[in-house]
Order: sequence, then C-alpha cells, then structure tokens
Amino acid sequence: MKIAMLQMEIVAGDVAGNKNKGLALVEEAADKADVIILPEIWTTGYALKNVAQAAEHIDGPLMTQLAGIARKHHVNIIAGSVPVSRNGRTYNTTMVIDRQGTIINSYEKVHLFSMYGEEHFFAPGTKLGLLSLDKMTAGVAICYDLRFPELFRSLALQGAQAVFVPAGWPAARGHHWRTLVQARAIENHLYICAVNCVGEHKGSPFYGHSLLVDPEGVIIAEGDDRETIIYGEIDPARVAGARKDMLTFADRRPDLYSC
Ligand SMILES: NC(=O)CCC(=O)C(=O)O
Repeated sequence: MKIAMLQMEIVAGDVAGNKNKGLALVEEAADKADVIILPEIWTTGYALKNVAQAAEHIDGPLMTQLAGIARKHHVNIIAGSVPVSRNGRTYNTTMVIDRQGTIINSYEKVHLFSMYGEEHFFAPGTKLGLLSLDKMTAGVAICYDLRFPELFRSLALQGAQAVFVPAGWPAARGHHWRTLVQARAIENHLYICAVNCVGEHKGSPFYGHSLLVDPEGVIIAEGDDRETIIYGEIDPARVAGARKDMLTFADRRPDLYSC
C-alpha cells in the first residue's frame, strides 16, 4: 500500500488559497499512491475564529471535489481534517474517502487541544475512528490525540493495523512528536502515518517532519521542514508478524488498570 503524505504549508486564514494548494497537491500525488493523507485543519490553519464560517457540511463542495478526484484516479483520500458543521456545531473532522469516491468514515477529534483554545471553537467528538481501507483495518486520530495512549490501544485492540494521524504540531515540541509517534507504533505493533504541516502559528513554526513509522517503531519515511510530498509503503502483513513474537496484548493486566 503506497502512501502519499502531503506535508503542506498552511497559511492561517487563507481558506481559498489553502484549498487550491491542497487540491493541487492531491492531484499531484493521485496516480502515485493508494492512500493520500493531508494535515490537520488544512483549509483554515489555526485561524480558529474562522472555523465556524469556513465549516462545510459533510457533503459540501470541498468533499465533493475530493470525492471526484478519488473516483477519477481510483485512490483513497484521508482528507486531513477540516472544520465540519453538524447539528449546528463545528467539529475538527477527518473524512476518509475510498476509491469509489464514497465517504466511508468521519472522525471528529475527541481530545481538543486546550493549550490553543480549541474547545472554544470546536465541539468534541464522541467516538473513535476505525475503518476498513483496501481490506486493511485502519484507525484515524488527530494530532493531540497522540498524547493519549488509551485511544491508540483501543484502536489496536479493535484490530487496527495502521493509524493515520493528520496533525498541526509545532517545532517547539518536535522532540515530543517523534517520540510519541514511535511509542504509539511500538506499544501497539502497528504502523503510524502522522502527517504534519509547515507554516506558522502566531510566529512560531510548525514542525513538519511527517513520519511513517513501522510496527517496530522504525521510521521508514520522514519529511523535513519544507512543503513536500513524502511517499512510503505499508505492508499490513508485517503487523501480524510483530504481534506473533512480542505478546504484549496477551500479557496485559487490565484487571489492575483503573484508567
Ligand atoms: N494541533 C494539535 O493538536 C497540537 C498538539 C500539540 O501541539 C501538542 O500536543 O503538543
């Protein structure tokens, strides 16, 4: 399974410019990958005051355009995250579109990043993102979710072989990013495909360094700090191999954990 990670430079508040750029990058990668993934809130960036106005319904014009590209190029698209309006509230939402152009999953960020005040602009999701993608069982999480190992463990226990993570992670905590992504992969014996943006938030740069990490925690593809498309490959069969030798799932003691 070939993955294209669109490590895009996002300009906060330039919704039209970001959309054009993101769609052009998707078109560029469309014939070179089985799965394309964009970063977190790539249409608005962290101009959070704009998200309610920029939010579309799940079947709005942007998703219709992305679904058209998916159908035309027969490619799966994990549409980063975008603000989506549902029942009068705005959610930080990752939509997954399959090769037929059908939205097969929609995950609303459950852990809102209070350090950036996300909870004032988004409502929190209430369920995890688990889906089947070209016969692979995959999970979806968004950025700050990386700090919550319970979420990844839960996806793994439900069969996830890879977790796709759109992100907007700053350079100031770059060392956390790398360590958390590798730890989530190692402890759950699965692939993590974490796609970050570049650009800046209130003068401080985003980290870039999108990562594709295998079930042993080895980095198999990584971006630098510029806008770029990073390609890498996932082999779902390797997950069973990693889980066969290291029996951490069987050796767990959930009877002792209170969290
Ligand atoms: N967009 C985010 O969720 C940022 C998370 C972050 O910067 C952190 O956890 O640190």
